[in-house]
Amino acid sequence: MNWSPVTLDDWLVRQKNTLDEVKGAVESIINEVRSRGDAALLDYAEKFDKIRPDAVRLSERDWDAAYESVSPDIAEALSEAYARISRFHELQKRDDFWMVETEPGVTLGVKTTPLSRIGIYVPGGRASYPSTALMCAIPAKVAGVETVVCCTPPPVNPLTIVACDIAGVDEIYQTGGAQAVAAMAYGTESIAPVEKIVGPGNQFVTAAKMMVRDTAEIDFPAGPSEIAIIADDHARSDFIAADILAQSEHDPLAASILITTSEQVARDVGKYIEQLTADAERKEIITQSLRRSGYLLVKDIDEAADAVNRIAPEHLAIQVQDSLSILGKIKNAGSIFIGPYAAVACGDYASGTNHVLPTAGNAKYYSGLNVAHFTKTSTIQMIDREGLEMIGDIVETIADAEGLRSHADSVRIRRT
Ligand SMILES: NC(=O)c1ccc[n+]([C@@H]2O[C@H](COP(=O)([O-])OP(=O)(O)OC[C@H]3O[C@@H](n4cnc5c(N)ncnc54)[C@H](O)[C@@H]3O)[C@@H](O)[C@H]2O)c1
Ligand SMILES: N[C@H](CO)Cc1c[nH]c[nH+]1
Ligand SMILES: [Zn+2]
Repeated sequence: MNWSPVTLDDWLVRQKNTLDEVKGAVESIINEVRSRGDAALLDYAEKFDKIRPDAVRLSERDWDAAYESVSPDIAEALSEAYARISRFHELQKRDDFWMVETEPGVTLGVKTTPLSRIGIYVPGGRASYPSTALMCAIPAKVAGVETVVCCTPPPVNPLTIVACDIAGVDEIYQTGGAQAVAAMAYGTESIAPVEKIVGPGNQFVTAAKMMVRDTAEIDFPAGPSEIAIIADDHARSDFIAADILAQSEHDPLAASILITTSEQVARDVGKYIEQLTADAERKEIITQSLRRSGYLLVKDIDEAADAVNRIAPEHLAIQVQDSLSILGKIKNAGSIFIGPYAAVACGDYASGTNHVLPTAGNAKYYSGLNVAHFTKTSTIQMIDREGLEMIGDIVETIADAEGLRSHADSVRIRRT
């Protein structure tokens, strides 16, 4: 077992998850999909997923058959999660149209319009992710997106199909990895291109998303999972260890860091990690991820908050005596879990917040998936003759100063 102290600089290097080593391979996958379309998708399914589907698109029969093989309990749990995720995302909705008179004769506003066709990537390599289908499709549908298409590697887990159905996904394609991202961006015989691609995935998926941005917008890099925990000596070491194992089991490249003022907690967490790992189902993946993980001893909570802000973790769990007081100091974190009972798995599945979150330090610049990712806005202005008088001199003066006489004249002509 590997549970040892780390320096912040070392951990930041581990977290970086450089995509450089897969870029070459991903570039050639993208080119193949662009030139050979569906045939390339089927070849890659055979090569990477060890199965060659009959068709790229799932048929209606496949959708119906999925319900037959899914236990009612699990379908019910997905529906319960759907209700909670929908409720939280409905709260994010803003008026799709507003206007206000900012000065006499000048009325300004904003019109919000949903994107029309978006693609969601639902991972399916080392585990299957029906929950991710909910997390991606629900905010899209709440925003008003007309068509949501899902790509996920074959063989498609029936649960993922049921989750897609519950969340209102319109089309499902059995293709994964970089090839799925390329197909959604550039289109193939079966898959019409989308405007934007969202959803998490491994390094191949993440690298591909970064490379197709000239054609399709993306949400943000959402790669291998991460957790940072801030703990003082009031923390529950067993709960912390359990959260670390939970995120570690996603991927050998997942990474965890405990930032604590208490040497005792650091040691206890190590002991619990060892115990829990012994019984874990995904021991091999967890062990590899733990090699990228460790703890950082800090002198006080301010130093802990500074470290978190440098890391910008995907998930931040806070277990200190006065958890809320530290919240104001946190600037960079994808999703924040406060108090010992806020297991990160609750946000992964069912509290209602979104689990598609920026990784590898990208929480410095990006927000986790939300309704606004699926809309765009247009500003509106209505200016009458009186309004033109209010701002005409300013426009003419600045336009003349910029040497753009025709701009100034376009206002002068209206005022004479
Ligand atoms: N940040 C987030 O919001 C978030 C949420 C959920 C999951 N995740 C992460 O998503 C990831 C899921 O990864 P996964 O691997 O289980 O599923 P995945 O669907 O992302 O990747 C599987 C695909 O990777 C491709 N692939 C595998 N090996 C390849 C190779 N050698 N060359 C080219 N392509 C190859 C294959 O096409 C395969 O279908 C994990 O890292 C997990 O931590 C992140
Ligand atoms: N922890 C993941 C985000 O890093 C989300 C997830 C899906 N299923 C389980 N967990
Ligand atoms: Zn998880």
